Amino acid sequence: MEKQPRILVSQFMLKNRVFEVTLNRLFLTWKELNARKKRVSGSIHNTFKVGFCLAKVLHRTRGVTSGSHCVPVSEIIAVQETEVDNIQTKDEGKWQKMSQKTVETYPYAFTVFYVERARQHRWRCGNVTFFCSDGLLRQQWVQAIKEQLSLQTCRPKHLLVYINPYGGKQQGKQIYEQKVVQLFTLASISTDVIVTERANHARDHLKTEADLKKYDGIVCVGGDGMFSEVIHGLISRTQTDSGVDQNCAHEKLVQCNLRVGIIPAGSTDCICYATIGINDPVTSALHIIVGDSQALDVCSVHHNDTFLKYSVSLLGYGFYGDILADSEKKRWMGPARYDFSGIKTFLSHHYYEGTVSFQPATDILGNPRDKTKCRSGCYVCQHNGQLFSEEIRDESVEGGVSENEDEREWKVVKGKFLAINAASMSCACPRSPKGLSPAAHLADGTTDIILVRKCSRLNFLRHLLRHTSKDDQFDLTFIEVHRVRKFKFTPKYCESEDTDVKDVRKKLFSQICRDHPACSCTSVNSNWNCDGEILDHAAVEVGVHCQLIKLFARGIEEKAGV
Ligand SMILES: Nc1ncnc2c1ncn2[C@@H]1O[C@H](COP(=O)(O)OP(=O)(O)OP(=O)(O)O)[C@@H](O)[C@H]1O
Ligand SMILES: CCCCCCCCCCCCC/C=C/[C@@H](O)[C@H](CO)NC(=O)CCCCC
Ligand SMILES: [Ca+2]
Repeated sequence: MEKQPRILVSQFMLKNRVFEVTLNRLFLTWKELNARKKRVSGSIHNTFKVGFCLAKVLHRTRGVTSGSHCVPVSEIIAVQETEVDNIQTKDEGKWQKMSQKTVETYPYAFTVFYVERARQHRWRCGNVTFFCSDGLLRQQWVQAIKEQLSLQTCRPKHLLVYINPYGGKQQGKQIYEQKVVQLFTLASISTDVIVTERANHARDHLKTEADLKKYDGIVCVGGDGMFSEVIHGLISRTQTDSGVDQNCAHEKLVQCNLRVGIIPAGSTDCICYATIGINDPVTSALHIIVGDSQALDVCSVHHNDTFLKYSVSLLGYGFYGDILADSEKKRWMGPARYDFSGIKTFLSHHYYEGTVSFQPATDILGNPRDKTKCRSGCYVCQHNGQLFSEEIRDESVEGGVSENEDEREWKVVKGKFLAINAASMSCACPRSPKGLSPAAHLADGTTDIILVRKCSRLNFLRHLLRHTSKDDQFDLTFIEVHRVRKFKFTPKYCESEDTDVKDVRKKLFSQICRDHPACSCTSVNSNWNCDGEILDHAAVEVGVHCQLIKLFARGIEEKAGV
């Protein structure tokens, strides 16, 4: 194959006007030429420097200026030769057929598909078709763009896809087939698709069966519960393959190499929302195609040195645990079950007694009350991630737990709580676009513990309502928030060995009625809501594993686009 020049500059017809089109290593740009210059010709420059400066100028103006467009090569999805006969082009919102004369004069065309930013962090697949009179010129351009795409080595070529047909509104299969398949095909991504047949099908398949060497990533079509299944399978598999015992709470876990993409089709879709900015299947598919990568913290949850679960979003005891326990019985209601159980749980106003112990993360950047938000390329995550990996290196030199970690002070908070929430990320979702902990970070190695002490219904409502407005939900006397790397919770009414929450319930029934005389209370302990799954134990020990997994995402982009 002939080697392509480092910069291509040619003139092409587009919407019956002449454009100068430039391709270099970083950008594809097209700019309308003055009416005076309307003569379509092809020219090849070898001066990379000139092209780079042009791209920089255009990039500053991002995307579109009047008659001028710029697309980063990293956001080109595909290029195809296009049949000119019968082609229609869109000009100022109207579809227009190419005139016979234009078709005869410019019979060669190619179409470039690229990422277009729409409102509220949505991405769409835009396209532009260039026409010319020279077949060789078209061939050269298509080849050059394909070559540039082949240099985008972070892009996945072969994916393993799991679809939960029963998540959210039970639309997983349709969403994948109608909105994602054609984009993957366009981007030449091949897939092996598994539609799950039971809960934990995807987890078990990943844990023991899947030939992971074949794939560049995993995609799950579903909600937070489905994502949780997939990462459980992937993390367990990685630890088993590396000889790491997940039951040991203090063991350092091995990072997972395969990235996971989420095509949202669930009820809350909080992980997708908090890592991309929107729960939109097309946007997620495009982030997968361009090969984005976003590291994510993972909490491990243990009970008496037995591994229970991993969590990446919310670990919630009390309010969110009770909502989940109630809503599981109403799965048939779809996403509305959370509203129903939410109101019911709010009205029941249960509090739970226990002790929370934690080591505040003091040596890191950021705190849960600051106004910085975790955004694409977050400096706090980079800095704290670096700090964390340096500490791990120190530990391995000394052989075991570092002195620093042992010396860190444990704080103990005892009391009656309406809710104990640990948010390892903001937990932003359509219900609360700023989330449970708006300043939490995706990959800083910490989780934010939010303690909601017993208070009046009215005060609790004030706290909840602030999740949906600009007001600070932590600025209330009964709320405490701490950024931590580890914490423990011990319920007042302790579970003994081999005793689960239901037995404790029975044993302490008389106590319950004394504590909550006005309600039909049935439980002295709550349940932990672990990313939408109920845990079997109330007493837990939690540790954050900094950047344990990676997603096909880039964090929320600063500007929402046009
Ligand atoms: N084929 C299946 N049949 C029944 N349950 C399944 C199947 N596949 C997966 N599941 C389970 O369905 C549960 C819910 O799935 P999912 O997370 O996709 O939807 P959701 O709960 O409605 O959304 P969210 O988690 O965002 O609130 C998961 O815990 C998963 O283990
Ligand atoms: C009176 C108005 C009050 C409005 C209050 C809004 C506060 C909403 C905060 C929402 C926080 C969601 C945290 C995410 C949890 C997910 O890991 C989990 C699995 O999908 N979802 C739920 O547990 C489902 C949790 C459902 C909560 C309603
Ligand atoms: Ca975090």
